[in-house]
Amino acid sequence: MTYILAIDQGTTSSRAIIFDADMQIKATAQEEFTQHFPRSGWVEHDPSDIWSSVASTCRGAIEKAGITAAEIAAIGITNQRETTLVWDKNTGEPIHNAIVWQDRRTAPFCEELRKEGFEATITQKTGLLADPYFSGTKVNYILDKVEGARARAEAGELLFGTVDCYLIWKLTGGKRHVTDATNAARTMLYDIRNGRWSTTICERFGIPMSMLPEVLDCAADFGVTRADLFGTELPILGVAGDQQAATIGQACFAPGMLKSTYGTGCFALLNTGDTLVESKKRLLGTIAYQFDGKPTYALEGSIFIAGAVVQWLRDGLKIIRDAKETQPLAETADAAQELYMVPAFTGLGAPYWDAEARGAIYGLTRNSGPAELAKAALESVGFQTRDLLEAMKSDWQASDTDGILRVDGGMSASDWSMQFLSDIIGAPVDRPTVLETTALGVAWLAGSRAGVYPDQAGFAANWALDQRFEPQMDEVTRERRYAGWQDAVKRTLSGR
Ligand SMILES: Nc1ncnc2c1ncn2[C@@H]1O[C@H](COP(=O)(O)OP(=O)(O)O)[C@@H](O)[C@H]1O
Ligand SMILES: O=P(O)(O)OC[C@H](O)CO
Repeated sequence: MTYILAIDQGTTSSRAIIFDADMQIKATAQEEFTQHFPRSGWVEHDPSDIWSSVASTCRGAIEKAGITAAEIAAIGITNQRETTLVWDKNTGEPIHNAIVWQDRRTAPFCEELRKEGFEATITQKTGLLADPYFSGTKVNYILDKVEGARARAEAGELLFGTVDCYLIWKLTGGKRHVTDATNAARTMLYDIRNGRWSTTICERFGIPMSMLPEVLDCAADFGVTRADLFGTELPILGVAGDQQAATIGQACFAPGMLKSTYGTGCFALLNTGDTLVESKKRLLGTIAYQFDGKPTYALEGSIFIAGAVVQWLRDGLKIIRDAKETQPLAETADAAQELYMVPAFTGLGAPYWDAEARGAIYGLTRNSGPAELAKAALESVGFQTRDLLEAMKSDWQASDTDGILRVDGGMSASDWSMQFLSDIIGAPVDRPTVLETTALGVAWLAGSRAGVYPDQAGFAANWALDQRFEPQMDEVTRERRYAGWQDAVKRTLSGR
C-alpha cells in the first residue's frame, strides 16, 4: 500500500494525517501548543513548539496508521500563513519567537506606510494592504528589535521564512530554504504579478534579499527529509498555505468557484483564474495555487473571528461546555428577539479592516438569555460571510457558478449555522464529505506529483457532496435582517 503524509501546521495545533491510496484518511495525530501573548494584541509561538509538535504528530500518525515510513510516497505541508520566523543560517537557531499572523504590533509602521502613500505600491505589487496581518512588517520589526540583527542580515547570516519554509528547513536538516508561491504571496514582499520578490518593497522595509527563500510551484521538489527523522528519507512534494490548500482540497479549480473555511476565523477564496482582480472593496488579491510556473489568482476575504465566537461562548461567557451545544440552544431562541452580535474581538477584518473596533451586542432585552446569545453568535458568522460575498460580487461579475459556496472547517459541521448561512446569502451552501479539505488539498499536491493520485480533473471529479443547504428564508426577511447587521456594524466601527 502507498500512503501520503499531510502536515497541517495551524495556529493553535499541529496535525499530521495519513491518507491512503484512495485519498481516504487512515490516521490522524494532533497536538496543541502554547500561545504566547506578551502584550495586548501581540501573539507569538515558540519555534521549538512548532517543530516538536510537527515531528511528534508525524511519528504519531505513522504509528497509529500501523505503517512504516517506507510506505509513504511523499509529504505535503500546509500551514498557518503569514506567521514570521527569522533564524541563523549557520546554527539554525531562530533569533526571535515566531510572530503570529494575528499579531498587531506593527500597526504604527503600517500607519506610517499609509501616510507616505506606500500602500498603493504594496497593493499594486502584492495584492495586499498595509496591515500588520502580513509578514513583511514583522520581519522589519525583528530586524529592528533584535540587537545586531540588521547587520547580521546584511552580512547574509540570517534567513526569513513562513512556517512552511521553516519546517522544510528543519525537515531537510538545513539543506533547503524554499517556499511555495501561495505562502510567498502572503509576505507583502512578493510581486505576485511578476513572480519575484519585490526589490522596491524589500528596500523600503530594509530587508536584504539574501534572507528570502526560493519560491517554487505548489507541487514541486521541496527536498527530502533527514533519514534519521522517520527512519528513511521522504520527499516533500506539495506545499500550500492553509486557505489555499483548502481551495485546492475543495477542487475550486474553475474561475468563479468559491470556498469558505470556518475554523477560528473564516477565509473565503474566489478563484479568478488568470486575472488578478484589483479589489475596490478592500478584499485581497492573492495566488490560489501555482502549477508549471503559472499562477492562478484568487480574491480573498479574511474574517478574524468565526468559530472563535463559539469558543468565547464556552470559555468567556461559559454558557456552553461544547461547541455542539450552540445548535440546540439556537433552536430554542425566542424568534421575536433579533439580537446582533458583532464579534470584533480583535478588530474587524475584510472588508472593514478596522483594527480599533471592539465587539458589541445590540438588541438585548430582559428576556435575552443564553439561547438568544448563541443564536446571535452563530448568525454573526453568516452575516460576516455575506459582507465578504457582497464585496466579491461587486469586484467580480464573471461568475457562472450560481453563487454556490463550498464550505469546510470545524464550524461547518454545524447544520444550523450552515442553514442560516444559506438563508442570509440567498444561495446554496455545499458541504463535502471530507471536512479536512486543507490536509486533503496538500496531500493531493504531493500525491499527484508522486504519481500515486489522479490528475486535477480526476481529483475534482472525486469531490463528494455530504449535504447541500438551500435558502429557506424569504427575501424580505433576508434583506431586513442583513440591514440590521449592517446597522450594527456601522455602530461598532471605531471611526478612526
Ligand atoms: N458543532 C459546532 N458548532 C459550532 N462551532 C463549532 C462546532 N464544531 C467546531 N466549531 C468551531 O470550529 C472551530 C474549530 O475548527 P477548526 O477547523 O479545527 O479550526 P482551526 O483549524 O482554526 O483551529 C472552533 O472555533 C469551534 O468553536
Ligand atoms: O491556522 P488557521 O486555520 O487559523 O489559519 C490561519 C490563516 O492561514 C491565517 O491567514
